[in-house]
Amino acid sequence: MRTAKDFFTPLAVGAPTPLREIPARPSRAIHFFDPGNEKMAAKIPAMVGTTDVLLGNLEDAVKAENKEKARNGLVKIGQETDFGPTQFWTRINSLDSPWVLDDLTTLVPAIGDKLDVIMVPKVQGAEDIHYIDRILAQLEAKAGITKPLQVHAILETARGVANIEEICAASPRMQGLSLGPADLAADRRMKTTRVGGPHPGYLVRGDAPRTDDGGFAYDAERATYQQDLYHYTIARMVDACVMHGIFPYWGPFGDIKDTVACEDQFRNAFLLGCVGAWSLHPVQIKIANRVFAPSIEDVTHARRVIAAMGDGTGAVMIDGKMEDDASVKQCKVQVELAEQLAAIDPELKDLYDAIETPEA
Ligand SMILES: CC(C)(COP(=O)(O)OP(=O)(O)OC[C@H]1O[C@@H](n2cnc3c(N)ncnc32)[C@H](O)[C@@H]1OP(=O)(O)O)[C@@H](O)C(=O)NCCC(=O)NCCSC(=O)C[C@](C)(O)C(=O)O
Ligand SMILES: [Mg+2]
Repeated sequence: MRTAKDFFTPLAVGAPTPLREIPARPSRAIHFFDPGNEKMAAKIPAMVGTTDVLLGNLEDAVKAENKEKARNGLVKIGQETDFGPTQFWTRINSLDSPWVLDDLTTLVPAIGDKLDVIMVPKVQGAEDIHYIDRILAQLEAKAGITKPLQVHAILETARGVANIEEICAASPRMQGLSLGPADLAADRRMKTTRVGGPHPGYLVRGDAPRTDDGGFAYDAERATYQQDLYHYTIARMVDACVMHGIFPYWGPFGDIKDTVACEDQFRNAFLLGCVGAWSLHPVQIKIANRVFAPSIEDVTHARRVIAAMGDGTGAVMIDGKMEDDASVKQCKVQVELAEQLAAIDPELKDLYDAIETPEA
């Protein structure tokens, strides 16, 4: 067991001191690209500033024969690109793959000073994070890296979900978790073949209407409501992340053309507490940027409640609704996020600045 005293001690002589707090940098969209795909890679420099995170993917969706090409492409992009305000992440291959050791030993010396976060897929338990933690410290020390690399785990196995708290707590490098719906569905033997999103068969049905003789018309037309297959997991992930001071994200939405349902999936995650989602295609960046920012209506209302509540204690009526110490805290969540986003997004800043100062 690593004691509290040792938790923030570097795991290799010469490695940077671990962070005590994970910075809350906006990351509404984590945009995935294949660094070995020349067409995609060529677009990356121009995408700086349009998305909060650019992530060079080395794992699934990169063909086995292209793993080396993707890794080398990522090094080139990392070395040649000025990322400005945009975070630069990578998703390495899984820990049981033949590629991951080369990923780590190539990327850290070559672009370890540029990378912010390393996403680790298919994390099963704390032991996976401990492995990554130590090897990153060794590589950082060897390469003379001064800023510790952060680690993001993808939740995509039943064991990973069962071990979620210990994964979050395994290292001060832990930055956040993403939900990986496709691998998770396969591992759980769920019967959906979609990458995220709902399923028409997973629903609740309204009650059957009464018949004149006091029975029920089971065959009558009845409204059905599709349910969210991942609701439990998102909620579990949000609690575990918040408890440990790290950040929860929805993962991918595979139906690229269905921008409407994508927006719904992202908004559900936002409402439940997630800070961002993945973008697989440029069209999804705008959706995430829009969804993971508080609306004008919410910021207007929140500012109004905060102004009316003075020192934040007591209870007041606004538009017929009770507001008190707890609701003012809910409002501060919205206003603080709006301020963070306005600091990096001039369009949002203009929108939020245009809100008239609310009357108490
Ligand atoms: C879906 C695909 C094949 C459609 O690619 P396409 O070329 O057929 O699409 P398009 O609409 O024709 O593309 C239009 C233009 O956008 C470009 N483009 C297209 N995508 C991107 C991109 N991401 N970044 C930058 N540029 C992009 C593309 O190159 C093209 O350029 P052009 O106009 O010059 O011809 C493609 O978008 C893609 O490969 N996206 C990334 C897929 C990916 O990373 N998958 C892995 C993450 S999901 C996952 O792993 C699951 C999880 C978590 O593990 C688990 O649930 O278990
Ligand atoms: Mg996966």
